[in-house]
Amino acid sequence: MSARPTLIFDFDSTLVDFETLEALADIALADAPGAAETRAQIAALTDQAMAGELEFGEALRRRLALLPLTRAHVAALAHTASDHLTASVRRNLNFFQQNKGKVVILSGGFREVIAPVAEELGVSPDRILCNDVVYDADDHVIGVDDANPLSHANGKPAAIHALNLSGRVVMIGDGWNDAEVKIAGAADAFYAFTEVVRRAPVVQVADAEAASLDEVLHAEGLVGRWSFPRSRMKMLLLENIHPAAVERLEEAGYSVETQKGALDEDDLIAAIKGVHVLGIRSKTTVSRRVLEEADRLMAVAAFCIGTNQIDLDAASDHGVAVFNAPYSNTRSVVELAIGLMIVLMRDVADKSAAMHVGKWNKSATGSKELRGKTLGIVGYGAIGSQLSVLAENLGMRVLFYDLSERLALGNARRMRSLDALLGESDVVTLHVDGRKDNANIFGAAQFARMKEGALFLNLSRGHVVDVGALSQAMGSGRVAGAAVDVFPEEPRTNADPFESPLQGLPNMILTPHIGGSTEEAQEAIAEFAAERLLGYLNRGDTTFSVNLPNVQLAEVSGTHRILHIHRNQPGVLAELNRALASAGLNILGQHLKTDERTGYVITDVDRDYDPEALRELKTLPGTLKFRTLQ
Ligand SMILES: NC(=O)C1=CN([C@@H]2O[C@H](COP(=O)(O)OP(=O)(O)OC[C@H]3O[C@@H](n4cnc5c(N)ncnc54)[C@H](O)[C@@H]3O)[C@@H](O)[C@H]2O)C=CC1
Ligand SMILES: O=C(O)CCC(=O)C(=O)O
Repeated sequence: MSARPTLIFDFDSTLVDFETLEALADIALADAPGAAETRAQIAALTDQAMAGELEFGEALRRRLALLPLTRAHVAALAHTASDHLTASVRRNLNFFQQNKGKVVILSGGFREVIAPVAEELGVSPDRILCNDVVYDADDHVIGVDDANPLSHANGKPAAIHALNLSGRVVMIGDGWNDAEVKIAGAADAFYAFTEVVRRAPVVQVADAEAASLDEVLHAEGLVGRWSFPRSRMKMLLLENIHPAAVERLEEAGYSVETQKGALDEDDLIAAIKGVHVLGIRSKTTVSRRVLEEADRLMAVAAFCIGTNQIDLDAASDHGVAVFNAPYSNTRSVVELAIGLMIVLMRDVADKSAAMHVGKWNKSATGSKELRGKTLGIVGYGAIGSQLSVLAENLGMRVLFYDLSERLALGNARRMRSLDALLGESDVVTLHVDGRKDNANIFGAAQFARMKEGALFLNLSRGHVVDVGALSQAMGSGRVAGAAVDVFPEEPRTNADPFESPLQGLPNMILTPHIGGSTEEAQEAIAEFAAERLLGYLNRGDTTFSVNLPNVQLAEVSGTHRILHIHRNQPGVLAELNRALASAGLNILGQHLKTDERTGYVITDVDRDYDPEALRELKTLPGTLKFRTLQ
């Protein structure tokens, strides 16, 4: 491996997330009259200096002159400075500890404030180049040491030159005076550090922009906390996903972009280039074509229950993990179904509509209680079975029909066939999943088998019901009322029009696919799906993946983790282990889990190896995806 570079770090807005003089202004001025104005003047001077519009030494003196600073104020800031490490610096503390001899702190700021931070990072005092505050006999700040080059223009390059460093020198900072180090030839490279503040003129002259320290370490071939900088991992969340997900993913260091509506196939193909993680709800179709065109995609999260909109086989064929949130909106769907049943039984929707056009229609004819009626649930999964419990509590008798063996809850009775359920139910409600085979499972024949005057609900998927047949069954009176939440064709956004043969029918409640649309459910989904994604990206954990073998994994700690997704074909594990052995890797732990289509091998190895040695693993026959974590 080549020799490690010396990394020169600016302090303000780089190692820490504050600007010293602004932070001192906050402390010294507190609630003093005119504090806000003085603070704004100080911030403006800082910005001018950092953008290269005002000479650094002059900016420093003018800012100091605006503040009634004392030794106590400086000590107060020094006391809390280490709590303000920039997030990417904090997560790379090990890097600092392991590279003590290769780190220098270079700042126009004050030694008293920098010293505790340097101590936390393990940087020795002789590697701090900065200003010293000068106090008068009463401990008032009267300036900085004029003899120090760092209190003047171009002080930073001069200070670096004086160190006579050998080898590659890399400057990292947010300000113009950091850029000057490279411009003056005192560093071989300059990274504009933009995690705290992004100054366009500085970015323009930099060799590269670094949104985090991880990016610098990655670019310089150094081993940091993450093998790949998370800020370079792009996540695209469509369909108005709850902000809690964005917050969680951004907090974990990823770059997140959001869009309110769904995208059609062509637009998605264009948008998915360079995207590592795609987040959708029910209206975005992720087809094989989309997955073939995706060049970086690692995972898709359905921020909902249904995953029929995703070609799961194609996702597996590309080694793309798919997750959903299987229980977070269950209760919301169940509560809506109960509400709709009551509203249908009492013809509330039509009576309310009549009132709005001035018609008073007080009558008990045809209105009934739920109590004592028979509910037929088709699809007794998470939603169907929860509905069963609540319906029994309302005094209903529950029948259910499911393709799979399901535990009957309470007094619910399993029916041997759908027809048997239809012949006995006063209300039929669909809660099957959206698999392709379920297309039109409910048509003219099924409506004909329902009891005369029964009610019908569909909150599952639109393609499950022949809506033309439902419309006819309503017209003939076979079905007395229906509530439909899901449709074969749904608008992609709220701005798009909606059309259906079900529009305008009496006692027909249409809702815009809102079964799972409660604030509670959306927030819970956001949190759950975001955690699944983070578990997969950060640990390789596939728990709850709907298409890859599920493996629950602990954090990577003190080791490197090699993740290998492959087609389930004979001999891959043997080949993989042969390649690991020939690369001289010491295996500390290994898991293999397969399903019919895919194999997933997780290997924890000793950190001490040449990353080049892993190249062969990417080309093993059957490999679908390969990545490492540390
Ligand atoms: N309207 C909305 O906003 C929402 C709709 N949904 C839909 O509800 C569906 C069900 O959700 P969960 O209960 O959580 O899913 P689940 O997977 O727990 O249950 C589905 C059940 O349906 C059964 N099933 C599938 N096809 C069947 C068939 N042809 N006949 C009889 N049984 C069949 C399955 O064996 C399973 O037990 C989701 O897949 C989704 O499409 C889910 C949430 C919100
Ligand atoms: O509102 C949504 O995001 C879709 C809800 C849904 O249908 C589901 O969770 O499967």
